[in-house]
Amino acid sequence: MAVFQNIYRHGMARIAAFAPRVALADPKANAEAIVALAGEADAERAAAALFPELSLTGYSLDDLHHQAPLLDAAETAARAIIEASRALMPVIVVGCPVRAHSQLFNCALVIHRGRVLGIVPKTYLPNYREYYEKRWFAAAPGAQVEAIEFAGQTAPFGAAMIFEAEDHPGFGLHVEICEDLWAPHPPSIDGALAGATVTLNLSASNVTIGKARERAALCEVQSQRCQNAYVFAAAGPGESTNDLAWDGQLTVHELGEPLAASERFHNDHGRLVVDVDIERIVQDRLRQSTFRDAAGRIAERLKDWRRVGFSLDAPLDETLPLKRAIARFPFVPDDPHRLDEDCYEAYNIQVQGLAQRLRAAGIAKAVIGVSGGLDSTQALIVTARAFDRLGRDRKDILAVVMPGFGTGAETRANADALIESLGVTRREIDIRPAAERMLADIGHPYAEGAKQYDVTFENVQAGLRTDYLFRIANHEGGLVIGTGDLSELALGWCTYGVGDQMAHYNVNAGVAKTLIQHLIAWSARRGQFGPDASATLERILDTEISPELVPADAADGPQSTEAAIGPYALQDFNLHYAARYGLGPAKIVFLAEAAWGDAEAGAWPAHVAEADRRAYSRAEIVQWLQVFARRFFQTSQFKRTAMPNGPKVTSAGALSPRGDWRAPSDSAATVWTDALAALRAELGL
Ligand SMILES: NC(=O)c1ccc[n+]([C@@H]2O[C@H](COP(=O)([O-])OP(=O)(O)OC[C@H]3O[C@@H](n4cnc5c(N)ncnc54)[C@H](O)[C@@H]3O)[C@@H](O)[C@H]2O)c1
Ligand SMILES: Nc1ncnc2c1ncn2[C@@H]1O[C@H](COP(=O)(O)O)[C@@H](O)[C@H]1O
Ligand SMILES: N[C@@H](CCC(=O)O)C(=O)O
Ligand SMILES: O=P(O)(O)OP(=O)(O)O
Repeated sequence: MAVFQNIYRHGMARIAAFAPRVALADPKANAEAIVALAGEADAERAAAALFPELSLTGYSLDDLHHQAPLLDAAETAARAIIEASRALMPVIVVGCPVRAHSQLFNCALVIHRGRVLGIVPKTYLPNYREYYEKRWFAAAPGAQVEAIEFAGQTAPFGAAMIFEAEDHPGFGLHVEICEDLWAPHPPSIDGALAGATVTLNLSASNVTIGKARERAALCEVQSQRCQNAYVFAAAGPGESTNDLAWDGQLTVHELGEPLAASERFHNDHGRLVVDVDIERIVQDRLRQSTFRDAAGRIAERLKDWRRVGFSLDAPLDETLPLKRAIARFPFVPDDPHRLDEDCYEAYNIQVQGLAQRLRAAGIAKAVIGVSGGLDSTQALIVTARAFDRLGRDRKDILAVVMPGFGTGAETRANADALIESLGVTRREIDIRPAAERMLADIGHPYAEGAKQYDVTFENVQAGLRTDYLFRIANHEGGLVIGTGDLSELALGWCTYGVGDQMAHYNVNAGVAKTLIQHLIAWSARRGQFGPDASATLERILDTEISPELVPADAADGPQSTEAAIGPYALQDFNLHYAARYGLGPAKIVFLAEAAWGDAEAGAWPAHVAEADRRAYSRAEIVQWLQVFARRFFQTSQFKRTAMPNGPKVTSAGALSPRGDWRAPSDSAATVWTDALAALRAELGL
């Protein structure tokens, strides 16, 4: 069995990219540097090591490219790399000029364990402004052969090739060279459609102001468009500064997100090592019908692509922890620059959804149960903004406080303060007499004096609250605003039907609890509703999350939601990777450990208080994933299939059966729970 803390076990692969200090027109020296750096990649157990365009000779050689001794020396130097590669794990991809039938090509040599897996010529040769490549090189489409003799081997030759690890499913490399990425239809598009999950770009790309941004933008788009990992290595120090300059930019993007970037303008060799998630790429493509359709449209052409297999022999018996940052909160941006933008969008989506529904339904009032908890607070803020946007009086928002058996003084005071500061209309209905009557009517032991605070006792209260809200809405001409959030829906943490699961329109259904916390903090800290409201919002954020359905004295304090269903921080993490990417339990635990195992590591979103910046142990992560798996896959789908309308808010997912998540209400969770049981046994938990 492979070691648990090993990236290859979890469908990932380590990629190294280098921008060595090049020795112009000295292939032997360059080969020595490349072998040394490939050795570093081997020590890191990288699956691939990428070097820049023409890295064996230097890119900026101008007419020296046509010197026979130099071309001979490059081939000799390549032999040295091929020989050295026998002892190295990574696929080594280096730039080299290659002669084939009286033509010279600007190529990538793809080398693995003593074998030239293939030689890939550049497709688009730039011949404008500062570029003169057509003066020296022929382009890939001009190649007249499918294989050539090079460095003592017969090697496949051509641009339409994928290098596939036969023992690491999904790990398929495609190679393109610099300008190829600037073309309107880069070869990597077909490479991805043919099945490559990683594109390696050997680049020279001289630097000018804004070039780094331009390259990163292209790589980002390409990794999104091709649903791949896009690795880019630009030439660095040592290239000729006759008329140009070089910065050695190294980047890795995955599925449209920047994963890692190197220092630029270094004096010596530049390096970047990062883990790409092959499984996530494969899973994302499975979901994307357009990707499939695009491949289908050119299926005939793709059949001509050659697949060169190799054996990666990943060291599954070694401990290889993840080398990549995993965000703790997949629903919350931890980049402070994106914070305002994301919050602005989230609020506007919620507000826009409700405003449109109120307008279209011709309904003047909104009815909302306000508990002093997070969800009803967020829903009330959104409703107030929707009324502002429609130019309506906030007094037509009926905020109903409905104390029950577990309602605490603090949450109640917070609800009142919020209602006051937002200027909405307050109503109060004590649900206890009606609840006592219902409990007696159904023969519940509570009516006889027993302290039986079971699910029925809880749901009677949640049900009555909903009943009151709907009847007030009938009576007043209002719309009942739902408050239940995405995380609660995922876990089935709501009362079905005649309960908080139902509403006329639910503004929170697409917002995970961790994002709700973040949005409330954002509103509070921007002082959007004045200082009193901000102070109340801060207090609400500090309150223990509780349904407050059981008397506090019976529950030793307010009933804790997170003690029952797990920390929302972990459950939102689980939801993201299980629903959005369909990853299995072992992979989720592996990622969760990387994200949550060390409180000191990585960035925290600003609104998370110092005291709450905690770590979770492996045992805790597994325990709560077990709860998630059972609840999400087995016991809660029937609640989601009957959920009210409400907008999708984050691209990471929504759980409406008419939107982003369809599943049977009668399926089992056994494959997930069995996998977790096996994992527990393996990890000794
Ligand atoms: N937002 C909150 O914090 C909040 C609010 C209210 C309730 N809650 C919690 O939510 C829980 C609600 O309890 P619950 O889920 O047992 O009650 P529920 O009434 O919501 O759902 C259970 C009922 O659904 C039926 N059912 C079960 N599986 C079904 C399926 N596949 N198809 C159709 N029907 C099915 C069962 O007959 C059972 O009576 C409680 O633990 C309560 O504390 C939390
Ligand atoms: N005390 C309450 N007053 C008004 N509305 C309430 C109260 N408690 C709950 N609600 C409503 O029900 C949902 C779900 O409640 P949980 O506290 O999450 O169980 C809540 O958002 C309110 O709309
Ligand atoms: N157009 C590219 C690349 C040129 C090349 O292929 O080297 C650039 O601006 O950097
Ligand atoms: O539903 P609420 O408003 O009571 O929020 P929470 O469930 O976060 O306490």
